[in-house]
Amino acid sequence: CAKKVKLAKDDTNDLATCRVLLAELEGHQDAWPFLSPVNHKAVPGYRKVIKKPMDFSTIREKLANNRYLNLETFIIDVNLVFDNCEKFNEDNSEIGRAGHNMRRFFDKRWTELLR
Ligand SMILES: Cn1cc(C(=O)NCCCNC(=O)c2ccc(F)cc2)ccc1=O
Repeated sequence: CAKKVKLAKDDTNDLATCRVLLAELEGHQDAWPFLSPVNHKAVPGYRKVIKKPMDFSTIREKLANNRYLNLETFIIDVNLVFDNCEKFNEDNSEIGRAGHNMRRFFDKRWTELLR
């Protein structure tokens, strides 16, 4: 077939990689604050402060409906979960610490998978 542009990234396995990473995030012991959308009726101020809510179940839904162009757009949504968490929660709180732990775990895993 025609010679591929050398600079094009090979995104053939991106979907499988996203599924593996998401399953590992969901299985982490500190995932509980992020498994479903924050209930803004139960969490005062959340809707006002967090402009783009995101959680693992929404990411799973988007993945199932082929809403991610590639690994990069998936990673952007995962990082949105952790950035929202840092914005809304004290570092020294149960949910704040869970967010830092999950971000550290995610950064380690996707660099391992991509290296
Ligand atoms: C990310 N974030 C979450 C909350 C929050 O209050 N989230 C409710 C967690 C309640 N969910 C559970 O306790 C749970 C869920 C699944 C499971 F398997 C076991 C326990 C508040 C601010 C914020 O920024």
